[in-house]
Amino acid sequence: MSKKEFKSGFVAIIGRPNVGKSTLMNQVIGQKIAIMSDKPQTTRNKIHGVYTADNMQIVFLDTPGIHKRQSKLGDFMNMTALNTLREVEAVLFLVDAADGMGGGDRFIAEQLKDVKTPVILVLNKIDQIEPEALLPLIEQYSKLHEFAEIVPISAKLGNNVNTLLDQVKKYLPAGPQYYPEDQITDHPEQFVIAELVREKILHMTREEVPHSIAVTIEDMRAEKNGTVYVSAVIYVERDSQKGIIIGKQGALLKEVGKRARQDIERLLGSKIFLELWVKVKKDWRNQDRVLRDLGFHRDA
Ligand SMILES: Nc1nc2c(ncn2[C@@H]2O[C@H](COP(=O)(O)OP(=O)(O)OP(=O)(O)O)[C@@H](O)[C@H]2O)c(=O)[nH]1
Repeated sequence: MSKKEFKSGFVAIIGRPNVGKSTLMNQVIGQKIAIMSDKPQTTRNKIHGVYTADNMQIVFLDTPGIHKRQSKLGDFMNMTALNTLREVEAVLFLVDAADGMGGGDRFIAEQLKDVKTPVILVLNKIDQIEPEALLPLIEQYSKLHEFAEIVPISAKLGNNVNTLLDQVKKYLPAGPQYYPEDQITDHPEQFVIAELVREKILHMTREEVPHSIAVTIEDMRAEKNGTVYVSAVIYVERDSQKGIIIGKQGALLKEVGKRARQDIERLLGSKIFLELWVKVKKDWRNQDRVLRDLGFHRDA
């Protein structure tokens, strides 16, 4: 069985209201859409959906600062949104081909000038235009920005959506499957956080700690000052492993926490207070129910 390298990454979707962002997500992800609970301020970036295939996973981020119109044009795209666009692997900029280019599109393109991330222009609703209109439209939009790719689609009918996914894949690095394949959850971001903590531990302990450690998020809530409090438990099988992970005077665990927190803050766009606990759970690997409780997913 030849298994190609797994690729994964975060991709932001931007575009003015009504261009078809939700329709595209539904077309790509269908019933498997993972919607984050609508708690305002838990995180600034909502996860729009997670697409999982045999060899890739794309986590689509909603960047509210961009496509939710606010009172002033100046607030239209805030710094958080811009920072998100800098952190993701690629940006999907959706426009409405039937509507044509408008001020909203130009404004977004203007903000993109400071962003080095590859931007894929997605010309949506092509089912509503004459084929001859496509080329002039592409030419017109090309002047707005140096797009990495331009892909015409119909999100509603599904035309060319697979091509779009292929294009996105080009910009994804090798990476882990952040989410279980069929997971439909109110808190998809918890899996990412757990995975990031796990990754840091494995990185810092090398061979001393087996890959079988598991991380669960026990508590996650937004504090009044906007900081998100996260409490995570790291499960190991032996006392000796617990000792290694904690390190001398807690030094290693502290460093794991620091590195994980930095990554989580970048991904979620919120200040994070991360508390880590290490617990020994003997032979949990062999207990299926415990496995499921831990939200652990086996590699396919
Ligand atoms: N004909 C046609 N209509 C589409 C297409 N994609 C989306 N629409 C329609 O456009 C309207 C807006 O689509 P949404 O997916 O809600 O747009 P959105 O960008 O998520 O909108 P906001 O939530 O306001 O940001 C809906 O009526 C869709 O049915 C398409 O490819 N072709």
